[in-house]
Amino acid sequence: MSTRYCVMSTGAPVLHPSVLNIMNNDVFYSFEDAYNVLVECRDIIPESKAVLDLVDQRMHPSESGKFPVIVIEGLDATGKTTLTESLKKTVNAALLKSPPQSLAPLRPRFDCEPPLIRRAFYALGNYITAGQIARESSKTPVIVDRYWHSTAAYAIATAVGGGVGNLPASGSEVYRWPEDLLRPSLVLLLTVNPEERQRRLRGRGLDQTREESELEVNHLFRKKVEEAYKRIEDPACVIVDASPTPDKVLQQVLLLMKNKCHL
Ligand SMILES: Nc1ncnc2c1ncn2[C@@H]1O[C@H](COP(=O)(O)OP(=O)(O)O)[C@@H](O)[C@H]1O
Ligand SMILES: Nc1ccn([C@H]2C[C@H](O)[C@@H](COP(=O)(O)OP(=O)(O)O)O2)c(=O)n1
Repeated sequence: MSTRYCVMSTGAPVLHPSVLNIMNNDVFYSFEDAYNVLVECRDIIPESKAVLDLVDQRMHPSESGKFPVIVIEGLDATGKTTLTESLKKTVNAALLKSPPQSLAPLRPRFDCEPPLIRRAFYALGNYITAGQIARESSKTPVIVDRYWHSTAAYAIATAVGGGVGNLPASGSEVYRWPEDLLRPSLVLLLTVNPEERQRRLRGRGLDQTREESELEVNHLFRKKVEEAYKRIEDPACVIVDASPTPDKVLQQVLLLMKNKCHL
């Protein structure tokens, strides 16, 4: 007796299969979930202990101080460093970054690890920075170079295979802000077109051939990161066209800060 099978067409699944494991494998939504990953790693990655020690010493803020907290986000070479340095001088602000300086020597070690461990490292970096934000924002306005949006957007874009169409739809749970992480007053996403980004990367001295081949390979990835940035909610980011001159970008951002944070 032979069995006969037939092939039938069916509707597309609601979620791309690569999306199913993002929560708590690529993106962590609480301090405890990220912390427990590094606790489990202590024996195989001795540097985990150093990260946990720094995390244990952090402040536990529930909210920021009375001054506004402005986060600057964007792809590499969109002008974050240039803008944050100018903002620091212009509004007399404290300048912080995530991951914080204290984690810089440990970063290369975790960048070589699989996503679960690497993402837990960056997630904990945000909690250390949150402690610094709480302290500084009781004294002055605070500017933060990358924070939660970067952690989530890069992780989601890496985890999701294929193109932008495979990203979870806007409103999906994967884009929600962790309940226990200090929320900034304003998040600005710097965007520039790919040609201008390429010029800026070149200006920064990257070898042109390598840089161009990387851009080619990473074209899809960069589109996914930018789209994921835009879908993260509460706080959502305000998009800033960062193509004009540094001074014009600064003026545009100062105006936004005045309107949205009364600064
Ligand atoms: N508005 C701008 N117009 C032209 N070049 C810029 C502008 N902002 C930054 N740059 C240049 O682009 C490069 C990348 O800027 P940088 O601030 O280091 O970006 P990021 O911190 O986002 O990686 C630097 O060489 C910088 O001088
Ligand atoms: N808060 C942060 C900051 C960076 N990351 C990750 C996301 C990307 O893999 C890299 C991007 O860092 P990159 O070295 O390009 O950043 P810079 O713009 O040079 O500061 O780090 C993160 O997950 N969370």
